[in-house]
Amino acid sequence: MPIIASNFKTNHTRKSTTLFVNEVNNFLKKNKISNEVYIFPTSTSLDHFETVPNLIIGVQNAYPTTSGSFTGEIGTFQLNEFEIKTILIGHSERRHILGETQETITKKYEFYKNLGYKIIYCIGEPLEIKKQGIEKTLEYIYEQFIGIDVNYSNLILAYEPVWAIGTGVTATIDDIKNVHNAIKQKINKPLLYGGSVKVENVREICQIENVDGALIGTASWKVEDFIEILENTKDL
Ligand SMILES: O=C(CO)COP(=O)(O)O
Repeated sequence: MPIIASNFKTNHTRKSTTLFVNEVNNFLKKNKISNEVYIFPTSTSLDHFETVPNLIIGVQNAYPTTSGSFTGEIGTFQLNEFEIKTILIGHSERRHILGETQETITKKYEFYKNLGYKIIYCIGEPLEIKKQGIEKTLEYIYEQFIGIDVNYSNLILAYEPVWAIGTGVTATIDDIKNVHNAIKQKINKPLLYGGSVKVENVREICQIENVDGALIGTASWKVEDFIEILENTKDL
């Protein structure tokens, strides 16, 4: 049964997030779907959601602190208000747009690991690396594991090639297979694929060997589409 996750990025409001979560929750309940489903809303839309146990609300980012003086950031004091225990770390947009270094990411990872958070840890190569072939790609990806305890029991990995994120260009089945097989040989953790996953291709992608689910941005933001994605994968 694949794990399906929606990353809202900088989309939705508090109001529309509540409607979205409630609708997904009702769908899962009504259809008795027990797949693990994650939703990562914006920090401003966190709330007390009543959900079935397999619908988990996580945070897209947080600072490795309880509270303090870190302008623009949130810590566990804010997350605890909503019993958030799941976090995305290492997303390529945080690495490449927001300038997070491997060192910053490692600190965040250690902090949230020590608190027992479920961590969805993202890795993936940019286009110029992909063009250099599979060996260079894997080399680049393995560098993103430096300082990361890959034996952590509450870890899910997400392979998201940067060139496939938000571009409409999905990696080919072979691209996904090659990278997933190689990572799985080294690290035996659930491994999601992300990067232009859509209603039309989610089922095929989730059936690839060593793909344990999908982390979806753009195609998950309309609740009808996200529900269709869940519908298309529920029996896998
Ligand atoms: O970054 C992603 C999920 O975290 C993928 O984004 P898209 O589905 O928009 O390509």
